[in-house]
Amino acid sequence: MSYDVFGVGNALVDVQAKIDESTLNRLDFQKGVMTLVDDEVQQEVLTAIAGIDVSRCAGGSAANTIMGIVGFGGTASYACKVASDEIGQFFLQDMGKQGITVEVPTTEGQSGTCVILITPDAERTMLTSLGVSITLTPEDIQESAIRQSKFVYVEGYLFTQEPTRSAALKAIELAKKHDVKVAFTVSDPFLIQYHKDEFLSLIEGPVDLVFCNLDEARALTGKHDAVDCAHELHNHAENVALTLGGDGSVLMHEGAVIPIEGVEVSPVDTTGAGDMYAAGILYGITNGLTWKQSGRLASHAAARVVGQLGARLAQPFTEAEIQELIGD
Ligand SMILES: Nc1ncnc2c1ncn2[C@@H]1O[C@H](COP(=O)(O)OP(=O)(O)OP(=O)(O)O)[C@@H](O)[C@H]1O
Ligand SMILES: O=C(O)C[C@@H](O)[C@H](O)C(=O)CO
Repeated sequence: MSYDVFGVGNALVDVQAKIDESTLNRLDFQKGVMTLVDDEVQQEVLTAIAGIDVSRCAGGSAANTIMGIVGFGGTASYACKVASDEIGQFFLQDMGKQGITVEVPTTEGQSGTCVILITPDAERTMLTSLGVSITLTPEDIQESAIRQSKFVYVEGYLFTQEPTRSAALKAIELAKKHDVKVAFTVSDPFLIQYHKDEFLSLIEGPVDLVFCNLDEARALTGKHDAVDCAHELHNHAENVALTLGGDGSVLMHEGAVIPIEGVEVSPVDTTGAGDMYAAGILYGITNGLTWKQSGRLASHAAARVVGQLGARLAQPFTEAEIQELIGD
């Protein structure tokens, strides 16, 4: 089996709940970002929102991107770690329904979860209990699958601890060994505080395509203007995808700035916008689309995710829609 993309990342089951501002204030977590919590805190939050309708689905940043790629008609594999508990079984089944098999064996313990609190302004505040997700090791990275992939996609979240950091580095090393391209997402601005030097050396080194949003690009480059940030990153990385929320994105490829317009939508929930954007780009460039066409597809898909609840497209794109979107 060959793959467009081999992803490596956390395995989380997302628990999504729409809450009001006052409930979020009471819970007192930093709005709009991801906070790592232990399972005890996670359970307290779930108790605090008991009575509110929640929905569950397989999630995690790179997992969302992998599901997006397959949703467009691409092929992908995913390396991550879940436990053999109910949450882990749910994760594997949900991925399996979309044709994504996780080859990594399950382990003892508790699977990871992410409680996503969505406020009426469409902002998402995430509380992540990583569980056994943080036990993914370099031995879990399958060389044979990487060898048969066009791209390896690694999420920055893996760099927060060992052994996931080593697992990510192993995937990158194997990609380079087999001439497979490497894409990397910075994942969250908070990571740059701790991992700026390592991320910069990856971008200057093995990474062929870097994804980041404007906050992350500013923190990495020290520049302010989006195009300046993109140029600075492109001095080191062959390809750059810099996302600008509702204002669209900027791609850098072969020295050229490729601006991609945002698509207007009434925002419902921004969860997974960046993940779906990455899915559009990776699907596009591994399936013969130009960077501009890939950008258009990514922008439309990310906007569709923002206009609905959850990181997974409730209404996937048809082949005809994709053709129409990418234009000439
Ligand atoms: N309000 C919006 N309206 C339309 N498109 C949007 C909106 N917000 C985000 N997008 C689309 O999603 C892409 C990614 O958004 P953003 O720059 O916020 O990344 P991000 O911070 O990684 O997202 P997130 O972490 O919320 O998934 C944008 O480039 C754009 O195409
Ligand atoms: O960043 C987001 O908006 C969503 C995902 O990246 C997130 O990691 C998730 O789905 C949590 O499981």
